[in-house]
Amino acid sequence: MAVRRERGDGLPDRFLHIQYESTKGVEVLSGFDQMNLREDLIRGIYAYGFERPSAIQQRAIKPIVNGHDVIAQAQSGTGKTAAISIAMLQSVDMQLKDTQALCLSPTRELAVQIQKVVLALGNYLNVHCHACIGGTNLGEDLRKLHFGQHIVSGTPGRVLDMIRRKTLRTSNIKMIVLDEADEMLNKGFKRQIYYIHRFLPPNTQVILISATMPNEVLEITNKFMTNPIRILIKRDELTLEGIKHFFVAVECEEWKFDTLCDLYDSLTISQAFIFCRTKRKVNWLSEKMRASNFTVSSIHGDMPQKERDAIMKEFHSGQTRVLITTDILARGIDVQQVSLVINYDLPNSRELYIHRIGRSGRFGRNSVVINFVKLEDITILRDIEQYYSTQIDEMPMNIAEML
Ligand SMILES: Nc1ncnc2c1ncn2[C@@H]1O[C@H](COP(=O)(O)OP(=O)(O)OP(=O)(O)O)[C@@H](O)[C@H]1O
Repeated sequence: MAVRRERGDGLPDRFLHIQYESTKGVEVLSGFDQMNLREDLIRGIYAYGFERPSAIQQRAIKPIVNGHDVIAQAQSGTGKTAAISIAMLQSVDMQLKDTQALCLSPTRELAVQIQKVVLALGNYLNVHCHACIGGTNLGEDLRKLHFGQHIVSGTPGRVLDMIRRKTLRTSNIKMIVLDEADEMLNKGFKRQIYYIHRFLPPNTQVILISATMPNEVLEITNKFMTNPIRILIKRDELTLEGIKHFFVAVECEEWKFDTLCDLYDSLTISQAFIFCRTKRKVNWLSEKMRASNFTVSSIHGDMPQKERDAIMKEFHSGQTRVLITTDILARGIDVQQVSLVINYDLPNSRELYIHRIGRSGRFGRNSVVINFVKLEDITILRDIEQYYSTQIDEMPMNIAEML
């Protein structure tokens, strides 16, 4: 199938202006029952509360199940994780107790979340799905993998380790999914991903998914994908209508804290993420908030995994309402009740802005994003606004009414 590829204005940096569009002929199936899925899988999907497939599910599940390489992009929180979970569950042979689908994610929290979705949707299929992530007991991985897991959801380092030890057998893997693919193919993970890919059988199907697919990533996909089907959206359609963006101008860094304290009364009515740029800042801010008698929790990558698990559990259950974090939680994490995101510091890329704000407004819910902007950062905000053709206004006085 041909991919329509419109070139931009022919400037020397023309690659930046390439507009990718979806592969022609991608079917749109408006019901799960039109997808030829296993009966017990459909049962699991309905039991989980899904009635109709979302736009990305309508388009992406079928080509994946049919064995195509697929690059799938859709707005944050519109059901990409669920789409790949359903496709993996449909594609594995439950009689064969060996790993057949491998899903890789950039963070441990995300890998665990995907495992949980797979197990929930596959509730009636007797599926074995293991989360193979760093920071956990090796013995547990060895035992679980030795027993046999149809699907493995993991982070690259631990997965590679398990493959090298031959504990994670790759001979029956037929599908590799890179969730948050643009991050996975970024500097930090790229080498590990290529290593893992080399251990997989030839012709292993490759699936890339993310809300953001920068052109640099699309350009390298031909190295390891065969005639991929592309389901892509234009960047001016990437921001969600239900999310309202605002900014608060602060003259200097010190003002941010007072602004946050002023906002805190409105914060407590919902669940919220507060994003800072560094782990140190997360520690500093949470200590300062606590010293001022505000209840907050915090998480970053230097904390022991057990503590990270406990904090996530509390946040998921609604026990804690405000979570201060680095970009470790910027991608993929799904907490439906989050209706507010505060960028205490602006993110350091346009892509991260989309992912951070997407922690709220899950599956069409309304939410608010507030950006704290120092005067020298205003151009960064304007750039984001322009790039995504969206509007970021100054925060109104009646913000509490919007939450
Ligand atoms: N068809 C559906 N019907 C109802 N709810 C759905 C459906 N598909 C997904 N959801 C719910 O919507 C929320 C977001 O889904 P999911 O996490 O799959 O989105 P995503 O696109 O992967 O998000 P992100 O871009 O943040 O990774 C989840 O709580 C999920 O259970």
